[in-house]
Amino acid sequence: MTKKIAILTSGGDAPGMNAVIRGVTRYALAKQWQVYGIVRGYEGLLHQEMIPLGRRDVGEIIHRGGTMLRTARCAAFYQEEKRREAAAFLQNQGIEALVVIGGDGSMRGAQGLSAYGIVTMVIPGTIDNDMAGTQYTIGFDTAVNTVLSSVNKIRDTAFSHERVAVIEVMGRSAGFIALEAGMAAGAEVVLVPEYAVNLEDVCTQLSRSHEQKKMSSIVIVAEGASTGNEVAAYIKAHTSLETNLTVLGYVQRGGSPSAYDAVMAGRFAQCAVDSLAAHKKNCVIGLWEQQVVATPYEEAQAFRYPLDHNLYTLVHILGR
Ligand SMILES: Nc1ncnc2c1ncn2[C@@H]1O[C@H](COP(=O)(O)OP(=O)(O)O)[C@@H](O)[C@H]1O
Ligand SMILES: O=P(O)(O)OC[C@H]1O[C@](O)(COP(=O)(O)O)[C@@H](O)[C@@H]1O
Ligand SMILES: [Mg+2]
Repeated sequence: MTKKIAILTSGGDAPGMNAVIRGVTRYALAKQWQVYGIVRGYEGLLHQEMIPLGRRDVGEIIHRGGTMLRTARCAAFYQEEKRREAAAFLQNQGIEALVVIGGDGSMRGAQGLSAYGIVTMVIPGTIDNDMAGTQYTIGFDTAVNTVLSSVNKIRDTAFSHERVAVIEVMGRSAGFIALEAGMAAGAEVVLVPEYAVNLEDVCTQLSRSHEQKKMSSIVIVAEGASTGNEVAAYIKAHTSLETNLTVLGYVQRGGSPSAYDAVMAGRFAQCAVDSLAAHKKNCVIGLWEQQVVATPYEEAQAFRYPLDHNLYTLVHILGR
């Protein structure tokens, strides 16, 4: 029997989402399945916005940032009644499985939908790298490299003018982007939501380094730890160091996926479709100890990849 599946993207867009859409579509078509795209995430699902996807429909997108299917944050989907309606729509359309590309919130949405008998598979797509069941989410590598190249540019000015550059990066509840980019950029200070922020200590470290002839410094702040504004204002008020602020914002979410993201997109897509073919259901696809695996949502909760404490310590030792 032909399988009929649908794909949607949900939550914040991430580079590589298009490569996943292409991967799922073409790998499923190769199995003679029918593939549909749902536009605008769960919002579009509730509005029954569905389009057929053929091989050519997903051409020329592998290198494009954003998502051709558009994405949304959908408040209504938190309501049980709405998820029931969405499930009924998919069942009426003969959709046998829904592949959701998104972050941790989108996974909770998929889990909610599966309670109404819809088979779901989640492929991690978020720049934050903050999902249970995987050590990697599509978009993270690209975002880190975007932050790195921006910090390197800001460093030129910080060095030339002998300033402290405070740079706010994304990460509402996770410091992976801040830590990885901070390490790669040789930042002096990295502030993340996972560890307590002590601005007094930050000022002591920056002043001491300045006394030891370090004339410029980079401070990376994950938005979930504090705001760049607050950190820059505190440093200005409590040291004699000239300090300025850059909030990187949405540049971090855009752009072509890195080679790593585009390759992982294909591998995650393959695992999602193969898992459905093997009659698995309600799993998050993930990278765990170098293997691409499908883990049931409940089980995945026990596999939450923590921020690397050693890296957090190391970045501060090397930044002195
Ligand atoms: N607990 C939940 N129950 C149902 N739907 C949810 C839940 N959490 C999130 N969602 C749905 O997933 C969408 C995306 O979640 P969000 O956290 O914004 O992004 P991400 O998936 O990238 O983490 C939300 O707007 C909502 O529609
Ligand atoms: O401005 P927006 O689109 O509401 O979202 C900002 C948030 O989206 C992200 O880029 C990605 O978060 P999600 O994975 O939860 O979508 C966060 O780092 C950031 O806090
Ligand atoms: Mg999220």
